This record gives sequence, C-alpha cells and structure tokens, in this order.
Amino acid sequence: MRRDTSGGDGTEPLPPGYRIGDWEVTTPIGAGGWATVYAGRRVGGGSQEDDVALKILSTEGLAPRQARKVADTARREAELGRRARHPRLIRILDSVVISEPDRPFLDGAIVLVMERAARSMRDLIDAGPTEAEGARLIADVCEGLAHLHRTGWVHGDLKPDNVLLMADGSAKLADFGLATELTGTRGTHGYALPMGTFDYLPPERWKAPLGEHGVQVRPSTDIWALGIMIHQVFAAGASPFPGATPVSRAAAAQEYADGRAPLRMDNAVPPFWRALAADCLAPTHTARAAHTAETLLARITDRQVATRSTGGRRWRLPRVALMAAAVCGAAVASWSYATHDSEAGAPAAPTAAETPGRVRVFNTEQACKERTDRIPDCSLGLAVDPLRPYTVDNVVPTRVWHGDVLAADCQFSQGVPIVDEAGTWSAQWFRVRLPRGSARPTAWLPAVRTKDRPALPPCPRPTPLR
Ligand SMILES: Nc1ncnc2c1ncn2[C@@H]1O[C@H](COP(=O)(O)OP(=O)(O)OP(=O)(O)O)[C@@H](O)[C@H]1O
Repeated sequence: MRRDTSGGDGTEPLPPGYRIGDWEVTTPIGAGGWATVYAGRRVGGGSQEDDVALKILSTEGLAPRQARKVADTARREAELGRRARHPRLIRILDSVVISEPDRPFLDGAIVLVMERAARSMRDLIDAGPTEAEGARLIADVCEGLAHLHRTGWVHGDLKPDNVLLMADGSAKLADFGLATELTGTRGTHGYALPMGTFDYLPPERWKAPLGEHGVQVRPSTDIWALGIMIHQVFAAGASPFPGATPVSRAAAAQEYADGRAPLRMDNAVPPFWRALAADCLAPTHTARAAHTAETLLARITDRQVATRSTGGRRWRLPRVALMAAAVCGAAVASWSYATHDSEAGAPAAPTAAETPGRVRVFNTEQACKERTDRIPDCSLGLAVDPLRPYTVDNVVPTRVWHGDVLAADCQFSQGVPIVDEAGTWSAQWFRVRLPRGSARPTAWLPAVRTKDRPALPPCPRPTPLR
C-alpha cells in the first residue's frame, strides 16, 4: 500500500481530475455500505486498460473498531487480489492511502484501484436476461468461485451486486471485503466476522456458534448463495424463499432447512437450472458439500456440449470455462447407442451383467434418471480422446442417456481424471463401440458414468490427437 500526498479541493463529491496516486477521478459510479466508487483513469493514460474504478473506503467518523474493520476489509481485498488472480475475478491494480489533513472524509481513506466494469449482475437481472445470458453469467460465476475455492478462499458475500459485468459481457466476482482464507487442517474452513447479506446466508449460519475467531465459514457458504442467485436470474430477481423482508426470507430458509417447509421455486426457472439451484440449496452443509463450484461448472459445460451437438439453442461458454471444467476433471462425454430400455417400441435392453463387455450408462442426476424422453439436457457425451481435456472439440456428436447399454472392448486406467456431480473421481475409461455409420468406430466413456466393472483387457495407450 502506498501513501498519496497529492492535493484536492476539500469538497464532496470528488471533482473530475482529482488525483489519487497515479490515478485521477473522472465521474462518480455509486456508493455501497462502506465505500464510494468513482470511475477513474491512469494519469496520462489513454488506452482502455487505463480506465479503472476507484473504490474509496473512508474511516471518517468511525469508532476505532469500525475503522479497523474498514482497514481490514481493504487489506483483505488487496491481499486476495494479489494472491488469487484469475480472469473471472476483478483485478485490484493498486491501493493508495489518501493524505488530506484538511478533508476529514478523505484523510486516511483507503483507495482500491480496480478494473472497471460496465454494470453489475443485479442490473442484468433487473433488465430480464435471456436464458443464454443467464447461463453464461452463471457459468462465469462458477468458474470464478471454483478458482477462489481452489486457491483456499471463500468469497463470503456472494450476491448479484458483487458480480460485475465487463464491456464484453463476461462476468467477474468482486467485493472481497468479507473473503475468508481457509485455514482448517485440511483447508476446509475459515473464520469470519458474523457479517454478510441476510438473503444469501446459508441456514446453518444462523445457528453457528460465535467463537473467538468469529463464525465458521466454508465453501458451501458460497454455494448456497449461488443457489439463490441462480433462482434470481430466472425468476426476475425473486428469492426462492418467500417473505417481504430479508429477515422473513431468512426465517423461511431456516424453516425449509429444518424440514418444516418444502423448497418452492418459481415456475419460470427452467428445469436444468432448477435442478442446479436445488443442489446448491441443499439444506445442510454436508449435503451441499457434494456440489462444488467445479462439479456445477462441469454440469453446465456438459449441457452446453449437449445443446451444441444436438443442434439445440446455442449459448456460448467462454473457452476458459470449458478448459477450467476440463482441468478440474469435469463431467462426461459420449454418444448414443441404440438400446435405451425405456424407449417406446425398443426391444428390452440386455442388462450389463448378461452381456460381459457391456456397460450401462449411469447419470447421477436424479431428475435425469427418472426421465425417459431423452431430452438433450439429460444426455451425456463420449470423448474422442481420454487423454485430452473434456471440451467441446473432444466430444463425439452422438449422445447417450441414462440406461443406454454400450459395447465396451477394453479399459484404460490412465485417462484424464473425471469427477461426477456426486464427487466420484476416476481416471478409468472404457472404450466403447459407436453404431455403424458413425464418423469414428469407437469413443470413450468415463468409468464414473457407469456402475458396471466388466472384466476387460487393458486398452493400448491411445495416440494423443492433435
Ligand atoms: N470495479 C468496478 N467497476 C464498476 N463499478 C463498480 C466496481 N466496483 C463497484 N462498482 C459499483 O459501485 C457501487 C458501490 O460499490 P460497492 O457496492 O462494492 O461498495 P460496498 O460499500 O463495498 O458495497 P456493500 O454495501 O455491498 O458492502 C455499485 O454500484 C457497484 O456496482
């Protein structure tokens, strides 16, 4: 942090041209509970990268403890910005302490210099996003969260106001003032001040004991908030928990978590997003922990692959999202073999046990297991190459569904590791035969997508494709 000694004119708001270190104010953007944000630019700079947002955290009039809280907030934001850089997190470029003895509001204020966004997710929700816009937004949020959690942080205040949209439409997580570093022996939890936004706090938080270091915070805290946000994206900003005030909605969330009320989502939320939100809103930390930002992103990616390969409505996932899903050992890949036993008029499929060398496709998503209409949202993909990340260009066009039985001719145990939605992990793959007439004779099914373990010979190591 640097100390700025440049001058100003002593009035509020800050006038255009006001210097803060290497930066100057252009126009006001808005104010939150703790900060005032201005548009600014690098002094003498002319490129788009020189356009920034200046977040001013003043300590004027605060009791020493509150002033410490503000300073802590700024320190945490700057620290996280330095250590957890990622394209889906707003970048903190600089931090400056203003020295203005004649202007109490500014004297000692901490200024965080950040990448400037065009608007927030709240603005997009208010405008009524299309499903494609909502989908892209949620994928970006999952990607940012996955990175944050992987690097050992919990955001702690995830809400539409803290997801910012850039000029190119991509979303980034912002406002890390309540972020907590995971410190448990296995990096599973951390401690935070009992703060946050009522509407987004998980039900267990209301009963969490307040210890010497604060309340326990885990990544599942952010997953709950994500569930609320997914609902809001498709339900015109409404929370899934009824109530006229944040306190009554928080009470409704606790009723649901205690099993006294069902989870009722708005009919406007499409089935795929409803299932995803319901998993994020699992009532306990333990149930929710099965759904990480990575597995959620994998499901979104898989759906996007399915939609593309069936020629359905398209929406674009940023390439980085696909890569992140792949690197995290995302979901699955595959095709359609013709033996789904629930298909109208189809002959009863052989059980996998009756036909050694055959594997029955297993989809962990309950809603998909129950469906028999082979909707694209419930299809899975087969990989072209088990050594390559699971991305759109590594999936064969034909799809498979829960219950399909595929002929497998060998198994390969050193492929790209795949994690399914239930958190099952495996680097094993089965080589399966594609129907006659397909562009390729075989493709690969990850072992996490079947319960069968037929005794098959090992496959020769596939030649990596370019
Ligand atoms: N990097 C940025 N680029 C553009 N606008 C921003 C940026 N950061 C914040 N804003 C906007 O500035 C306004 C106030 O910011 P913010 O809400 O973060 O302040 P805060 O006091 O930290 O908020 P809170 O009350 O949630 O703690 C909001 O309208 C927000 O969208």
